[in-house]
Amino acid sequence: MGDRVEPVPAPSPDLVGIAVERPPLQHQQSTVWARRQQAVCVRHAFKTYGSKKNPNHVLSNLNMTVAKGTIYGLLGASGCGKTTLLSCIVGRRRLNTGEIWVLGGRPGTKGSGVPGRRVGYMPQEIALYGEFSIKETMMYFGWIFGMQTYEINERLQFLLNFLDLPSQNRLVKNLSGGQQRRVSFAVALMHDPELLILDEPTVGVDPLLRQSIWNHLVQITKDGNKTVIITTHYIEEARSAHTIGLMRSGKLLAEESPHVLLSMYGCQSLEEVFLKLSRKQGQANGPPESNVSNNISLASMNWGKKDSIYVTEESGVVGLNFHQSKEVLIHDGANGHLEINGKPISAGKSPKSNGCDGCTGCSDITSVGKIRALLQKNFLRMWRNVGVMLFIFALPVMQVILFCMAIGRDPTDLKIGIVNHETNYTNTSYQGCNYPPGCRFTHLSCRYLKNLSNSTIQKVYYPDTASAVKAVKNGDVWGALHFTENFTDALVARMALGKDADDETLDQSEVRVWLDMSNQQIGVILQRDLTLSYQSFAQELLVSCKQNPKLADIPIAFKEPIYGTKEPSFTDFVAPGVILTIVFFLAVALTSSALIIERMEGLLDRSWVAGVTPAEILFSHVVTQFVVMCGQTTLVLIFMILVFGVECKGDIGWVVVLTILQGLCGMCFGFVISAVCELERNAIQLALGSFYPTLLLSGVIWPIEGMPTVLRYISTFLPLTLATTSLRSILTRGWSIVEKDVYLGFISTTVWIILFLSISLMVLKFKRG
Ligand SMILES: Nc1ncnc2c1ncn2[C@@H]1O[C@H](COP(=O)(O)OP(=O)(O)OP(=O)(O)O)[C@@H](O)[C@H]1O
Repeated sequence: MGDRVEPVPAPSPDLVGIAVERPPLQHQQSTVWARRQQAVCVRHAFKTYGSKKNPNHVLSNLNMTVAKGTIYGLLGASGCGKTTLLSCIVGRRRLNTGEIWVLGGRPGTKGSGVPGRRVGYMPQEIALYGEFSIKETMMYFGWIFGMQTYEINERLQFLLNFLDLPSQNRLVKNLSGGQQRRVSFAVALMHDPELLILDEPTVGVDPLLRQSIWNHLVQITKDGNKTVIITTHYIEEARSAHTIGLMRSGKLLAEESPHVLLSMYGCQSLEEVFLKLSRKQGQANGPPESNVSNNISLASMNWGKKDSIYVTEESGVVGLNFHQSKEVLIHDGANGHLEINGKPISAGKSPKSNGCDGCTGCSDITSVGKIRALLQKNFLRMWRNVGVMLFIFALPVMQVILFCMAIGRDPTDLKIGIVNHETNYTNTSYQGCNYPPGCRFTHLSCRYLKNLSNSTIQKVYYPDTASAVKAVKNGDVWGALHFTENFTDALVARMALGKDADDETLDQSEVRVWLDMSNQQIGVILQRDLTLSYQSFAQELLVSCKQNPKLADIPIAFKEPIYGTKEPSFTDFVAPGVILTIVFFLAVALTSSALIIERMEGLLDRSWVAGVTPAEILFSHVVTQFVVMCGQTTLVLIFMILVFGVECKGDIGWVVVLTILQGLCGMCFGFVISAVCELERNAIQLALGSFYPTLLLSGVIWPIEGMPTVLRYISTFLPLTLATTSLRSILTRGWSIVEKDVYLGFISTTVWIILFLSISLMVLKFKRG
């Protein structure tokens, strides 16, 4: 046969032994049955990346057949779609259209064992935990595959020797590139899977070891139970494969045994064959529906046996794997039953069935092993980053200390300019502001000034109002106080005359104040202190004159508050929100990048292919973070309540439960972020971006009652709002769970947890596709 591959007409029913145009039901069943007998069978596979507007067609009508017990070398130029095809085979991605059968089942279906322990997958990237030792890596995957620890140890010793690996205690990150690749290969071999899928395992491996890897592959496929699909850029090493699939632009150009390819095209090397076929495809540009491989395989039909139907024989893929050394022939048995290589078989059972081929009854590996592996991985990763862990625990404590020290205390040493025309003032010194004690009405301005708190207010004297006001304008003082020269007389007249006091008397008896209100907190505190000082000055005067001090009060009597204190502090108001915000956003920060890092390292993919489900991954992270959060919550509450004396009138148990629930809620929000975002950078942006809106709208620093109606509704539905109200009610009102304000906080937090978890699960499942 020459180099040219002639276009071949549709296979004649006579030649292939089945009706091609419109197969009867029985034939369709036998077709499906036949596909299930292969290790891998791909039919009419299409896979596109990118948007509908700008699609990148990676697989276009690709057919592939990998017989059981063979080595299949998948060759092709970089970017032709090999990895994409493999990831569809292992159930990591889904095809747009087309069918894939792997070990008799559809990847991703229940009981198929794929993804799972039936496949061993070595991805192109290293996809290992750098902080793990070789042994820990093997333990992790071994447990995921449901192996016993002693089995793992035995297998580990074999693999260490076979792959010439360094000490099992060496950390993966400290190994050379080639050694890391071998560890990755060892992971794929770990559980001795039925189907081994290796994406460029020999890159960076020395020729000697490469040869021994191929020898091993040949060895394990010898008894017909194991199948290997391998991609490589060293085309010539694939001569040891039973079948070679030459791939280009999303199609298989050929699918044959190496020696047939070489003889068919009269070439010395497989590389030449590939070049010839590539040129041919470029020239012919192929009929839209046909796969060049079909033509080649049909051309090779000359070697076929007319009375034998090949397993792969269907819809124009007749004769594929015809020349494989492990060909599987199906005959119509004498009794009308199908036979493989002369042995009668029943549909749905492979000759060496393990009960999984029918895609039923093949229960997955115990979840206990997987959960154990995942938990150990998470805790070990934390342990290996002890510095980070210390920071994780120190951070909330630091935040609480900073909050309690910096927020809510009265400011001190606020400068106030005082102009007192009742006393003498020279530009250089103040002559003193003394007043006689007892019921004496002299220099009342001085008496009032004495009552101004010294720690909050620092008095600075000015000769006239113009200079004092100028000092306020210049920012030298926070306000200016002016007493008229007959302030005392006017004030006494005001008190004595009551309703008969004239305007001038009233005017002269006033303390005039000009405040800088640009800083609201300082302005309000000065207003409060000036007013309270007047009240205590008047009460003191009335007492010394044997009058009822109540005369100085405004006629509204504030009794002891039902909840809280007569002098509530801003700290008490903000503390519940701050406790929850610290715990919530620390959890967001901890988890928002957890899955992204695993995904970027390729670990998530590898774990999924090993059979771990998104729910198991989430569960393991929830457990790990929960432990961390309990520690953080304890520290936050100890420092807030015990060290800084934030009031807690209610049951501390409910405070702890609500705080931990909020931490869980933050963690689940972090999962959503890390499931949605592709890059860590985006996750950080989203986490940071959500911080301020949540803080501002949750009533943590300002009552939501002050918001416009629409914002109030939005605020109510945020995860922190009702929880903050609830915690405030427990801490300051001492309410229990039966109160609506309290239990609503618990309910809303729980609903948010469920919502966030469901979203993360859905996104993870969707992304898996
Ligand atoms: N997740 C993805 N999103 C978009 N495009 C992708 C994605 N993965 C792969 N591709 C594109 O699909 C094409 C095939 O990629 P694939 O990795 O399957 O090729 P390959 O044959 O394995 O290449 P190599 O031999 O270099 O590993 C490439 O053009 C690649 O850019």
